[in-house]
Formats: sequence, structure tokens, C-alpha cells
Amino acid sequence: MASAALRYTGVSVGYQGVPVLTGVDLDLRAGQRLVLAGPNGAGKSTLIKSMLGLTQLLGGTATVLDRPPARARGLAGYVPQTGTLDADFPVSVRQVVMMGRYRELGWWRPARAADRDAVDRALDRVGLADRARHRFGALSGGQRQRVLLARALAGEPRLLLLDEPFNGVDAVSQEAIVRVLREVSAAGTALVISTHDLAVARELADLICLINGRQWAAGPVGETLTAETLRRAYGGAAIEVADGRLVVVEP
Ligand SMILES: Nc1ncnc2c1ncn2[C@@H]1O[C@H](COP(=O)(O)OP(=O)(O)OP(=O)(O)O)[C@@H](O)[C@H]1O
Repeated sequence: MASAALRYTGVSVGYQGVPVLTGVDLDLRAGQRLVLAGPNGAGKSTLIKSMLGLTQLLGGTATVLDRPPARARGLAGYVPQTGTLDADFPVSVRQVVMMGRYRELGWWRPARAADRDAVDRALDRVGLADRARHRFGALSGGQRQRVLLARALAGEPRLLLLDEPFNGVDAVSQEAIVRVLREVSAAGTALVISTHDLAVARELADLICLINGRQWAAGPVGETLTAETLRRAYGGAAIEVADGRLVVVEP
């Protein structure tokens, strides 16, 4: 049984042969939560997409669930940045979550009892079972994000990738998402979560990878989110205030 969810060694990623992020070393195991932290444009989305084989690997070696990234695409759950699924598209919440079963099912086959059960469990988990028949586009931004999380969970992935899952999300939905992420990691799913919000990073991470064009630090939270590494990664002043929260003032 494979144990490595992710293994990156000296990885560079980019577009049209030009790197936007270099020097990435990652080792993620079952049940661990890795936060990719860095300012806007740091390369967080690019790095997450590389884990699905969607951006070009320009150097180093990368395996995802012990395979080349492109071959892990159907196996890893993915919650893209909000706005990538058109809210006007006339589909129900249940139909969106059922898309998470297409790997099992093939999109052309009718859903089986096991698929319907997985969809029910996923909707229940994010607290939206009572919205199953509602139109996806009629939900709030936070609820839509929970539906997209349910879609990824319906595939019962061993690795779950979330790109800025709290952007445009209200406090109630954020709390619900944090709770679910803790539950699924406790049950053995490895998580990668990108965020520019260091308070969120601190709250959720077992491991942090601090990036901005290159990897500046990676490891356990206490060793990684120091004022010094933050100052380097953000290129500005990082101030640790009295309650232990870090504030970054970008130049
Ligand atoms: N398709 C693309 N082609 C060329 N360059 C791109 C492409 N997508 C992103 N980039 C560039 O790669 C760099 C990293 O972008 P990326 O979206 O990965 O950062 P990010 O940390 O996710 O930022 P944000 O928080 O703003 O989404 C940026 O300089 C961006 O302009």
C-alpha cells in the first residue's frame, strides 16, 4: 500500500518553458494537512495545478499518489478557486456533487446506489443535505464552495487539493469547511490547501510551504511561519503581534 500522497524534489513549474516557481521540495503523507502560503501571484495555483499534471514541470521530480502527476488526475479530489463553475448553469446541487462520481461511474452511465450514497454522505458532511434539489446558482458563495467541496469528497479521494477555499466565503461556511477538512484528514485523506491568509494557514496546517516565486521555507508551522521567513517570502515587513498572530505588511 502506497503511503506518499506527494513527493516533490527540486521542482520547477511554469508556462511555455518559463518557470514561475522553483526549488519546491514536498513530502506529504496520508492524513497530513499541507498549506501552501504566499502572496498573490506567488505561484500557489500553478503549484496545485502541477499536482494534477495541468501545468508544466520544468525541473526536478514529482510524484502524486506514487504516479506521475497527470496519471493522478482522476484520483485526487480538486476544489478549484471559486468562479470556475458558472453559477448561472442550470444544475441542481445534487447534480454538481454527482460529477464527483464520474471517475467511478463514467459520465454516460446512470448513477448506481453506491454513487447516490456517496453523494448523500458528501452533502451531509458539508451540512447541505437539505439543499440537494436547489439550483446550484441560487446558493450563497459560501454554500457553493461547500458544494464544490462535497463534489470532491464524493469521489472519496486519498488526496484532496483546495485552491483558496475561503475566498469570498462567509464565516459560517468557513467554519463548516474547516471542520470537514479536519474530519477528512483525521480519517486519512492528505490535504493541500492554498491560502494567502496566514491566520488560516496557522489554524489548519500540519505542514506549511511558504512560496513566492521560489520555496522560501517548508516544514512544521512553528519552524516555518517565523518573522524572518515571512519577511523574505513577502518581501515586506512581517510583524508578530502579541496574541501570537502574524501580520504581514506588504510593501
Ligand atoms: N496560464 C498562464 N500563463 C502564463 N503565466 C501564468 C499563467 N497562469 C499564471 N501565470 C503566472 O504565474 C504566476 C503565478 O500565478 P498563480 O496564479 O499560480 O499565483 P497564486 O499564488 O495562485 O496567486 P493568486 O493568489 O493571485 O491566485 C503569476 O506571475 C502569473 O501571472
